[in-house]
Parts: sequence; C-alpha cells; structure tokens
Amino acid sequence: MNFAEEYKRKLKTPEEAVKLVKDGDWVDYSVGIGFPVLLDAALAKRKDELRDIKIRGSLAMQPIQAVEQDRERRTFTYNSWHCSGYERKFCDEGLCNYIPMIFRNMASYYRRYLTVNVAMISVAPMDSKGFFNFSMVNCTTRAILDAADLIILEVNEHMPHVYGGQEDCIHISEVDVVVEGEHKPLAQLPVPPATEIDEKIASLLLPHIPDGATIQLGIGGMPNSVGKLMAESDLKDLGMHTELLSDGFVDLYEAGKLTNSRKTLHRGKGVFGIALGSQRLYDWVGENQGLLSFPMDYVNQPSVMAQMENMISINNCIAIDLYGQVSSESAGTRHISGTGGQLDFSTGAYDAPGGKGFICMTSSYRDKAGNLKSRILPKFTEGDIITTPRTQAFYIVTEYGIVNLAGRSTWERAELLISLAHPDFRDELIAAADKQKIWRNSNRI
Ligand SMILES: CC(=O)SCCNC(=O)CCNC(=O)[C@H](O)C(C)(C)COP(=O)(O)OP(=O)(O)OC[C@H]1O[C@@H](n2cnc3c(N)ncnc32)[C@H](O)[C@@H]1OP(=O)(O)O
Ligand SMILES: CCCC(=O)O
Repeated sequence: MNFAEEYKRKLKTPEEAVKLVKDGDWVDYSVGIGFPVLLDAALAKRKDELRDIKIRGSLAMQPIQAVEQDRERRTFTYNSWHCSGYERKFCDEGLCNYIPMIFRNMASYYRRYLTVNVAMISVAPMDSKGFFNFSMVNCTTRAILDAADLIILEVNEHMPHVYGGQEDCIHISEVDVVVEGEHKPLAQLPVPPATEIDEKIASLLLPHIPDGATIQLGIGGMPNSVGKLMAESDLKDLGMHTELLSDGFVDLYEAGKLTNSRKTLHRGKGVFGIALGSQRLYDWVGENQGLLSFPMDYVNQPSVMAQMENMISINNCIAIDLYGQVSSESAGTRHISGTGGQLDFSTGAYDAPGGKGFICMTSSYRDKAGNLKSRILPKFTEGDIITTPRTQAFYIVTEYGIVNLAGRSTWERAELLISLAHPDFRDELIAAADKQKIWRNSNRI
C-alpha cells in the first residue's frame, strides 16, 4: 500500500475541507491541544453562508474563531464538555453552553447517542505505516471519530507522537480529508506558582501518602502545586494513573519520585488520558516509553483504579457545604469548569485497596471586590452544581486540617467541616448548623 499516495489524494486546503459542512450539522472540535486551529478559522469564514451549526469542544486554550467571529450566535452554537478559563468567559457572555458529563461516560455518549456529522481534529503527522497519532489527546478522540459521518484531520507539526495502550491513533484509510498548514507552538496551560497555603495543604497530605502510591492530580492550581511539593518530600517510587497529566508529574519525575515501579496495574508505565500544561511537559510526554495514553473510559473507570493498591486522588473544589456536598464546577449559576473526572476518581480511589480520595481547597477566597469569603458554606443555595455528592466525598483538606467524612452523621460532618473553616467564619457556620438541626449541643471546635 502506498499511504503517501492516499494521503496526497485526501489532502485539501482548510477552505476546501470546510465546504463539506452543511446547514444543521453537529461538528466536533476535540479537546485541549487537539483543537483544529486552521479548520476553525476556515469554518468561521463561512458564517454568512451556513445556518445552525452546532460545535462541541472543550478545554480550548486559543481563540475559537467560530465564536469570536459570530458573537450574535447567528450561525455557530458552541458547547463545551469542560470549560477552560477562556471558555468560561464565553459562558459568562452566553456564548458557550456546558454539556454535563462524567469523563468515564463521555465516550459512551458518542457511541450510543450523539450525532457527529463532521469531526475536525488535530493529530500528529502521519507515520510511515499510515497512522496518525492522537498525541496528548487520547481522551475520547477515537469515540468521536468512530461516531463521525465525515472525518477531517488537521495535521499539526508540533504534536509529538505519544505511546498509547489503546485507541491512540487512526489510519489514513479511515479518514476522509487531511489538511495541513503552519501552526503556532502548542497552546499551554499556565502553571501558577505554589502558595503558602498550598504548601500547608501538601504538608497535611504527605503523611497520608505511602511510598509506592499511585497518584492522580486534578486540574487547577492546587493539585499541580501539591505535585510540585510532593517532589520535594521523602516519598519514593510513586506511580501515575491520572486523567490529566500536568506539570506536577514532571516535577515528581525530575525529582526521581515517579518510577511507576510499584504499580499493581501497568507496572513501569505512567498512565494518562490527556496532557495539558507547559512546553516542558509536552517535551517530556512526546516519545516517552515510560508513559502510556489510554481513553478516558478506561483511565477513569473505578473498576480499573480498584486494581491499583494505594491509589491516591487529589482534586480541588470551589466550595463544600456542611452536609459534605462538593461543588467544583460552578459558583451559583456561574459556570466555571466541569465535573470532569472528579467523581470518577473519588469513587475509584475509594474502591482501591488502601486508596484515598482527597478534595483540597483553601478555606477561604477573596471575591472580585476583595472581600474574604468562606469556601465552607452552611448550604448550597444559588444554583450551585454538586460535582461530588456527599456519599462519595471522603477526605477533605484545607490549610486548617484534614478530615474524613466517610460514615459520619450530619452533626459529625458539620463539626468536622467547621474545624477546617477559616476562623473568621466558624461562629456563623456553627449558628447556621444549629438552625439547620445538624449541630449537637456538645459539639466542640
Ligand atoms: C484530572 C483528573 O485526573 S480528574 C479531574 C479533576 N477534575 C475536577 O476536579 C473538575 C472540577 N475542578 C475544577 O475544575 C478545578 O479544580 C477548579 C475550578 C475547582 C479550580 O481550578 P483553578 O484553575 O485552580 O481555579 P481558580 O482558582 O483559577 O478559579 C477559577 C474561577 O472560579 C472562580 N472561583 C473560584 N472559587 C470561587 C468561589 N468559591 N466562588 C465564586 N467564584 C469562584 C475564580 O474567581 C475563577 O474565575 P475567573 O476565571 O473569572 O477569575
Ligand atoms: C482534563 C481535565 C478535566 C477534568 O477532569 O477536570
């Protein structure tokens, strides 16, 4: 077979390729660095000739021209599975709608229910055997492509080849159209520096993490900082099984802590679903035989995590109420990010022998006007979305301590959670707990 010939036959310009999109189509744009930059720009130019184009994407980190060029949403309706900071601003303006999901189910939504008229996805350049590697976006890429009526690949010369265990590539024979062009360097996720509170939280976590543990770090500043601080600890022989591979893991690797040598599943390999972070991370992930990408319906499956001894999951949240419900994706009706894999990992870590799921947060935050606000709330009120229900939220950590809510009644939860609150808010939380009939006279903080 001459794959180079087939490639040439399928090659079109981005402008020619997007002519295949028809009125009413559902178009999929992939996740993170899988975003099809050239195809999006070409599709946006068709805004006056097309009608009712619905786009799905997520964690976009560069301008989405179909939204930027059509701010009245006359032609394009953009939807996200998980909002980046950039997409969050679109939600604020009514230009992006969130699609609720938990990551382990996302592929099955495509396989069972969703229509994909056109998939436009960025991939690494074709290899000599005719395969395009999904690079750092194994995620649900294969499920999206399998569901698509028409597959248009955008070859991105900066996307490195990444070793995968399953569903990590597509062959030229399965593809309808290929486009090429010049790309800017891959979009990066900023890595905020660790704060004093992050350091305190990491110091509280460390005694709960045994040598040889398998680690998941969630999205956001704090889990990344915890990874960095774990790299400075005495921990040994850590393993990686994570939906999101972020810079915290490079810190662990460079400090010699990440060996994967004691993993009880995929020994010797760090497993992940998607990588997002700095160029340093991307350079480390490309062509790295110590890593394996897998689809999210495998990585995020609790029954898979349950096979890993001492699976430790570390995630962040927006707020928690005195009942132990965790909100990590909205603030009232303001949409912030998404459920992502938080519930998958809280569940899977609990099911693993010796496993623990930690939800970490600063006890308080300053709102945009500079007022100090508690993240521990008496109850959720203004439309806050529950990401992890109280039945699956176990270890909760702030800079004031660490508690385990498993098996605790409502008065015990109120007492434990108030012990984690910023001191300025404890009295009002106790008063609220009393009013809500979840406070015992003998409770002490
Ligand atoms: C990856 C795996 O393997 S599993 C998956 C883990 N996935 C999850 O945990 C999904 C849910 N979690 C998340 O999305 C993130 O961890 C978050 C949102 C909780 C924290 O992420 P960060 O990027 O550190 O959030 P950050 O502190 O920058 O806040 C994000 C926004 O929420 C706002 N915000 C944060 N806390 C609050 C609050 N309590 N009330 C109101 N707004 C708030 C911030 O102001 C900011 O808004 P802005 O962009 O307008 O400034
Ligand atoms: C890719 C990270 C999304 C999440 O699960 O939070």
